[in-house]
Amino acid sequence: MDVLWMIPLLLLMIIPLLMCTSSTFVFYFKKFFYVAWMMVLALIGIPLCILKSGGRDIENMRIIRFMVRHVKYLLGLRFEVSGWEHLQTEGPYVVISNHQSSLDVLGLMEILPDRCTTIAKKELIYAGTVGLICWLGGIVFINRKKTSDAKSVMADAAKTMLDDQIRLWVFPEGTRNQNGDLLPFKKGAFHLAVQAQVPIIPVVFSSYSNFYLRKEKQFKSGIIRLKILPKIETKGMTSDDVASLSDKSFDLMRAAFLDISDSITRSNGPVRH
Ligand SMILES: CCCCCC/C=C\CCCCCCCCCC(=O)SCCNC(=O)CCNC(=O)[C@H](O)C(C)(C)COP(=O)(O)OP(=O)(O)OC[C@H]1O[C@@H](n2cnc3c(N)ncnc32)[C@H](O)[C@@H]1OP(=O)(O)O
Ligand SMILES: CCCCCCCC/C=C\CCCCCCCC(=O)OC[C@@H](O)COP(=O)(O)O
Repeated sequence: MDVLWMIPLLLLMIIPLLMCTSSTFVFYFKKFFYVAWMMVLALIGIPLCILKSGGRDIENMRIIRFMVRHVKYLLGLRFEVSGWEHLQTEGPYVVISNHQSSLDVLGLMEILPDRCTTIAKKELIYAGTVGLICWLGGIVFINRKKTSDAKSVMADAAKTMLDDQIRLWVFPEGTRNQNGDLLPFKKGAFHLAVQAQVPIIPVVFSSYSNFYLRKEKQFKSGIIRLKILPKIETKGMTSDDVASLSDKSFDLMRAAFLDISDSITRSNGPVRH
């Protein structure tokens, strides 16, 4: 029994030591901590959501947003947000953003408007407590392997957006990407906005490469710039306009991504807390 009590004590001594001496250990520790902490937060959040709304309800996103907001501090991350005024748009709209890592959830929660939920791959629903709380938060799950299924879910979502006055956040790259640039956009988000005749609000996350390097196994402290761009109207557009709408959004977001990421890499100096 006495020996068992020594284990947490030993860990308490060894972990800080390793944190100071090995950046690879910091990388794995922060990643593990992030997933484990989100699972714990979701476990606490699930009964709160059920008590508040009785089940799946977009209003649960308020609880989730509130509960996730402090996680950035635990990972040594800070957000610099610009363009808040562009989110002050009445009624439903589609938010589109680039997607680098599951850490994007932190930025999403930093600026998530009221009555806004996201589109996610259906596999996420199996992620234990996180999957369940995503379902409770009204997240729309799509099967990326079956285009026809994904399209019909998105078409239903366009109708629900208008009926229930909700906003949807879509990652138009369709997958995580950290190649230092944006992947070509898939068309779903733009069909959604055109079908619902609602504006698109592009949001750009700066590159994570100044603090998070998967190959080099580095996860340092850092600043993430979040730039909210002016809305793009879709009133009067038809499916014929989807390709040009997508191209226009891509060009605007790519320019913003290179701009805010470059300025981080250039300044690359001390991290402000
Ligand atoms: C309390 C604490 C708790 C803590 C834990 C909880 C924390 C947080 C909870 C909340 C946060 C969750 C955040 C989750 C993030 C998850 C992010 C993701 O999962 S990203 C991956 C999934 N998302 C996407 O894939 C969206 C983008 N993809 C698309 O839009 C795609 O277009 C598609 C999936 C709809 C279809 O893709 P694909 O099969 O590859 O086909 P395409 O090439 O894109 O299109 C083929 C043709 O079809 C046309 N098209 C597409 N969509 C439509 C449509 N809706 N209607 C009509 N036509 C459509 C398209 O134009 C193509 O035709 P073409 O002629 O070539 O133009
Ligand atoms: C018991 C099951 C254990 C599962 C553990 C995984 C749980 C994840 C837990 C915590 C992280 C919290 C944030 C969750 C949301 C992140 C979603 C995400 O980023 O999904 C990836 C998806 O966009 C693109 O996927 P691909 O890169 O195409 O693939």
